[in-house]
Amino acid sequence: MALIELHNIKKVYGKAEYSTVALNNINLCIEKGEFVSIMGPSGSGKSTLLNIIGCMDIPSEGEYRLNGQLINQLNDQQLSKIRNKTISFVFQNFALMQNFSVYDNVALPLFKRKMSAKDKKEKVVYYLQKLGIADLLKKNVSLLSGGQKQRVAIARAMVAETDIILADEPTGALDQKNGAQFMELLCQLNEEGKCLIVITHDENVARYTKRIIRIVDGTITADRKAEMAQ
Ligand SMILES: Nc1ncnc2c1ncn2[C@@H]1O[C@H](COP(=O)(O)OP(=O)(O)OP(=O)(O)O)[C@@H](O)[C@H]1O
Repeated sequence: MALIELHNIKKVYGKAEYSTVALNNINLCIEKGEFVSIMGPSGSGKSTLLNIIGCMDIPSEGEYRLNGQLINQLNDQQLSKIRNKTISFVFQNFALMQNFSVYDNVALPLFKRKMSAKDKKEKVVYYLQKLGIADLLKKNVSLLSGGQKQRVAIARAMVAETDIILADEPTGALDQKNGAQFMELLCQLNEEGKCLIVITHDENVARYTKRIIRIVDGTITADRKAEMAQ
């Protein structure tokens, strides 16, 4: 059983003459511990696919199984529960809570978990240390650089300790050096066994991943394992 299984997935936005077919006939299996990039032109359906994989949206047709569980017919509450347990997100714009501290942002996924405040703090500090930003703990995230913000975003994803991390253009707002450092971090996480799926338009970013899926007009046109994994 694959971790992620998509069978004949179709996604249509809108109705009748105003409808857009964003994904069509998507068949895809992703195993535990894979490091995948999704590439394709603007409007090709990359974010739609990531949103479906991340249980943020459901397909119009087809079957999505995550860890063997059929996702299609779940309600918002059930989807949110699965997301919380299984999936973390990292976005191009970092999606941090502005004017909150680094600590508050990173601790966010632990909010609903049954843990003592002490255990929560230890976990947050552990990951901040791992990323070399423990000294920023109390700092307001609005005052951080782009590279620091993306480290906070990845710390938040790590704290959740989910099997899957999804990233939508995570290096888009970073300069080359910070982008490369960020991809090195993702490589480390993959070595630790995380399944990572990254949307990117940047071949240099895709080069860090071990499998490249290309989408054009909502359809997968290529899916190949990289010969030279980073
Ligand atoms: N909420 C929505 N309502 C209507 N149409 C949408 C919606 N979201 C996406 N679309 C359409 O679906 C298609 C796929 O969009 P999607 O955002 O998945 O592409 P993308 O490859 O991620 O693009 P980009 O690289 O520009 O972010 C596009 O034609 C887009 O206009």
